[in-house]
Amino acid sequence: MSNEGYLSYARYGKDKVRVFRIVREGKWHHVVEYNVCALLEGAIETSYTQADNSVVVATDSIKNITYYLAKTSPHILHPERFAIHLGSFLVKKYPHIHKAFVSVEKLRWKRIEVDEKEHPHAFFRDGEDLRVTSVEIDGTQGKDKLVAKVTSGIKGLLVLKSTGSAFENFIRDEFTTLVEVNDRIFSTSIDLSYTFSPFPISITDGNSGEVSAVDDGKGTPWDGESVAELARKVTLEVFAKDESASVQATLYKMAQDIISAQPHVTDVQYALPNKHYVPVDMKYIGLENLKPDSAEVFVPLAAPSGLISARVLR
Ligand SMILES: O=c1[nH]c(=O)c2[nH]c(=O)[nH]c2[nH]1
Repeated sequence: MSNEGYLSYARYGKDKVRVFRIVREGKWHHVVEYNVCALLEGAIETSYTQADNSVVVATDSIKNITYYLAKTSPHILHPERFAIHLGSFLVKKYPHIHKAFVSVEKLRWKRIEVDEKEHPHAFFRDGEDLRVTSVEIDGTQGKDKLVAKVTSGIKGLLVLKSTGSAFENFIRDEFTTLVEVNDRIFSTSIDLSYTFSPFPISITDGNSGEVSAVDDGKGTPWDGESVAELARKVTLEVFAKDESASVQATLYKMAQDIISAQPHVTDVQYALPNKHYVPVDMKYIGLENLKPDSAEVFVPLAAPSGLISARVLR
């Protein structure tokens, strides 16, 4: 065996842990469905370099801990809090584990309305977009001084507007075939992530590793639900209202609105594929379908798409 090369990075754990939880308040039920990924870093090098499994918490055990906390954690209904709890538990429990990285994707389950009232225990999937959070629990300053670095967001929120979007004055040269338009369809599948300032947490129960927030004020990761609601609302409203000069310009406005509304958010990133809709040329049958105000029939193009992304810092 060659001994060239060295281990510069090692992280492992369980991915795609699917978990569904019911929280019963009498007959009023709350449900959540998550895809969880929990990864560990620490003094685990020898498991790679010397086949030493004595430092390995089996990924199967990491899965079991995820289910244990899904059953026992008071934070299960809140993705950020649950991820913080799970990450802290792992870092506290194993002395040689210094960091945990927990990601949670929350699938949508919305209450069905019956007679204009929300049903107590019947739900439907009202969208394929995911509410996501990624939490790093850093125990390197001591196991009683854990810090959470939290990034949350949205994955795959599909939107479309049928006017209120233009694209003009771009570079024209020998490679340009795109015509300038002052009215077009704008459709994208929104990926958003926003990062909170680092967040100290306290462990309130040594055994279960129960966590609470040192600062549970408005806009912190502990208040993740309201930040998520606002970020989704701002994103959709700016998308709808903006007289878009380009995907780039609309993206920047969305990001700025989130930063200005959320003092604990330091960084906002969007990735916006430009899902093109191309008007069909109907001259073959003598119909005008190309001019902006007569374009009614379009071909949705699966590929290629533009891809516009940016990160905006406070
Ligand atoms: O909003 C847009 N930004 C671009 O950079 C671009 N490029 C392109 O071909 N169409 C568009 N639309």
